Amino acid sequence: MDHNKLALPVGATLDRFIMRKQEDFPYATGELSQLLRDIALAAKIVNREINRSGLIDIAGAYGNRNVQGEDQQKLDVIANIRFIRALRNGGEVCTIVSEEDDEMIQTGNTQGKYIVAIDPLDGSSNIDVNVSIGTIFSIYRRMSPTGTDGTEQDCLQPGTHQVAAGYVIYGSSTMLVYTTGNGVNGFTYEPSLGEFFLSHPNIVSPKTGTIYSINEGSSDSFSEGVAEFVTYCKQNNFSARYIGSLVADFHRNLLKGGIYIYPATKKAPQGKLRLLYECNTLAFIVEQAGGKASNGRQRTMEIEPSNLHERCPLFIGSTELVEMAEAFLAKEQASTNVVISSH
Ligand SMILES: O=P(O)(O)OC[C@H]1O[C@](O)(COP(=O)(O)O)[C@@H](O)[C@@H]1O
Ligand SMILES: [Mg+2]
Ligand SMILES: [Mg+2]
Repeated sequence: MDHNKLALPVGATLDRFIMRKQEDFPYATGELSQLLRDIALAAKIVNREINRSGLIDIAGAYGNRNVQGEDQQKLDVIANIRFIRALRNGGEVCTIVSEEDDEMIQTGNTQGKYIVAIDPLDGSSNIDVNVSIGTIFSIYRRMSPTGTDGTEQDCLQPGTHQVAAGYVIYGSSTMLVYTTGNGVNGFTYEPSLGEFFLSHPNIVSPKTGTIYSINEGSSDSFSEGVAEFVTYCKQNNFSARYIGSLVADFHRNLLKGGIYIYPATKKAPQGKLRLLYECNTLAFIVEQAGGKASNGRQRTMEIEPSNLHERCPLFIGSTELVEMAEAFLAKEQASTNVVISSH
């Protein structure tokens, strides 16, 4: 192994990093590298829109509801258009699944080998109040032959089939964090140079932590196990941190240690977050950083998707905390089984 080729210094550009990583795969053809560049380009454009969103009339609702029944914000639509255009023009992607579109989007690139599942703008409720928001994306290799449009089966692959996953966080600084199954790296955007620079090489998430992130506004409808875990956190002086943008809550906990939970609630029996372009994506990243992700019982990435916009509960973050939360849920399940069997 040529050790000089190993680690790139902090400050290396994203482009050089992608090229360097591609050399690790002798049979790599450069298409995935190009796709990552296409996503980075769209992120730069969306970042510009977000940074000046208070100045120009892109605040507020767009006037449509998406397939989730949510009021689309103008920036949801703008980000969706920008990413779809970059993926279509890049030529590597045959089919896109987007939070903002009911159906699969066929790009017309029938020779494209990749499928992208994307949440173009995450944290929509925080758009107009200058709080960190993000973009979340997963990349899969198609299973169907090239020369045709991608199929629903191509889009409904389990998270374990991801070839890459990442997010952009538009916060006090803009960062791109991603994995191709070889560790997790973070890049910070330098707007005056228009470049992403390696700032967080080989992110490793602490095995435990004292931060818990859950919307306690829904605590009345938490299950017994979730409620007991939250009580445990409070009794052990954990800090409650909830921004309301999944990407931002996840990113903080990834770096500092902690757990983010969006459980099943009476209002959202399957939770709120989407398996294909929120849960699976962050699950791949957290596992590559040494953390864990489940729906409280099953490893998120092993869940077989059955529809494009399916939701699932999410317990994600430091391994010891996720396992502790799972233990509380298992205890709840056991006591439920006792009650059932005694009747
Ligand atoms: O307001 P709630 O119910 O706590 O939900 C907040 C969660 O919903 C989301 O906004 C859902 O994502 P979108 O904004 O992409 O629809 C997450 O970012 C966030 O963690
Ligand atoms: Mg989202
Ligand atoms: Mg969204």
